[in-house]
Amino acid sequence: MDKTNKKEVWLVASGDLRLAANQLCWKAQETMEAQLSAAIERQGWRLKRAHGYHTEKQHGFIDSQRMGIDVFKAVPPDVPLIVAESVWQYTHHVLAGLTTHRGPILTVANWSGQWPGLVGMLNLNGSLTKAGVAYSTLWSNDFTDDFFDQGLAEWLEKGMIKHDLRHVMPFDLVKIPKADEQVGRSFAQRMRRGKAIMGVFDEGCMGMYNAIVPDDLLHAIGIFKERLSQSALYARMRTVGNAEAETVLQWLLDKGMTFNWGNDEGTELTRRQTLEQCKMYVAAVRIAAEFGCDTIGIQYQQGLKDLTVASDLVEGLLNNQERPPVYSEDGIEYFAGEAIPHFNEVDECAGIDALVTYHLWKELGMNGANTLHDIRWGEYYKGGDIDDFVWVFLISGAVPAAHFAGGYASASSWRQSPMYFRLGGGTLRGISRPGPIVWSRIYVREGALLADLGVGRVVNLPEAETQRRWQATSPEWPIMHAVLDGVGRDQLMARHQANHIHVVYATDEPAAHRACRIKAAALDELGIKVHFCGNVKISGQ
Ligand SMILES: C[C@H](O)[C@@H](O)[C@@H](O)C(=O)CO
Repeated sequence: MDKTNKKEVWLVASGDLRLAANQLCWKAQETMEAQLSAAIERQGWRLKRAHGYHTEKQHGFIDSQRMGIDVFKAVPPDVPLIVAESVWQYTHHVLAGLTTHRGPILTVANWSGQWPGLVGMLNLNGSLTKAGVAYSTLWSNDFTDDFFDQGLAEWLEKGMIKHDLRHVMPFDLVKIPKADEQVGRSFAQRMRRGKAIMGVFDEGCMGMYNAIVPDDLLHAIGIFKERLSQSALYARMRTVGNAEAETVLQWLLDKGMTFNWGNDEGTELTRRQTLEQCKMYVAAVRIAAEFGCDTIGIQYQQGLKDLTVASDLVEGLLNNQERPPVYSEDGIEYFAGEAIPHFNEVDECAGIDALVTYHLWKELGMNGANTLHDIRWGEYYKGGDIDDFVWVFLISGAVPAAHFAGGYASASSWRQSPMYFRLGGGTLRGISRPGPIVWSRIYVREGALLADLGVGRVVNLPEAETQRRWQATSPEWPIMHAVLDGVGRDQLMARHQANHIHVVYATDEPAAHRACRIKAAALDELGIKVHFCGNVKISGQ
């Protein structure tokens, strides 16, 4: 591949929309680009940046869709192009340009947990897949390893990279036990017939194109969007009294949850911020009930971020069956004893998964508390009975307390980072307990819904290692130490179509495999194209 005979690879870097995040994370991007550039030079090519460092803004990211479109006007359409990411980025900044780029595209991230660069690249990958844009993808610790060098050489020569995807098995090609198939199909038929409402508080969070499911695809599986506004949520928060917020907070304190309160609104979590989050929780439940929603998603990070505290504590509470009661104005408890499955960052693919999983798990006699996590990073770990690649699954704020060994008593709330969340608000943070899990991801490709499913386990790492992983990433967010059965690091990265991965616990290992098979049958019955990934015991043996 050398369409211009100049042996020149162009580079664009997409960033956040929030200036503070772009400024703080710029250093990491610079370091990564220098390493990447050296790797490309070793192969006899040179890297050319399509946009420069902005002295006034003090960073060199594309920080808006407008800027992205303008930058792409100067990129010759046939040149090889790298999108390099070491930070969380908004895909729509570069999506427009990439949809018309004719030359080979490579997305690259550095294998670092410092900032969510891998997360940003995975979002971009899922979005490009949904948009039907061809691309290849690579990642590296320091851009000197063989895996990266060989992948880069392949891309420079052929314009594409073929990754090892032998861990993927289409559901169509396998036979699961009849009894499991019946349970899954019967559940799905009832679900589709019963229909469900997905409450969407402002669609399209942070340019996550992959997270928007076209209505017609949802209708085909029996789910219908209720388009709700974050303004209405904010207005409703203002009708919740202080006494009601205090009651919610007291409930959490009584359960043993701790709050890392300080006094400085700009950098610390304050009691006032937590009470505002309690009001948001009550308002969200009331709106969900009044619109008859079966699941809701609050995007928060654009819009509400300029008005009020983070939504994370709210989201974690909603996803748990045991949560502070919320009553109608005339005293009837809404959704008594039930979770209200919530999809973080209005990731509607995760919303489908949250809804299906919550109800299916309950039908199978298991706790349906589920959540998405970011695929943030990971490292090999050897010690005790663990000799595996252990992922750092981390989500930007909250998981259901049922995922922690001690429930609410082992949960704490920390202030969200000021660079992303100026007005503060706390997280629902803890360490996910060890145990078998089923993981999944629903995504859109070629105008259809697909799902990847596998099994794994959450492991207990020594306290020092947990702290090391937290310090290397975002210590204010909840963490899960996950091992995926039969799916290597590079296999997951090559295949996965989103920044998020969905997880739910099973009571024991055989139950995880059985539930994974049943869920696959249910999704297949809904018309979703399913693939098993890794070592799922397909035949039940
Ligand atoms: C706070 C950031 O914007 C995060 O939300 C981002 O890193 C993500 O988690 C994206 O899934």
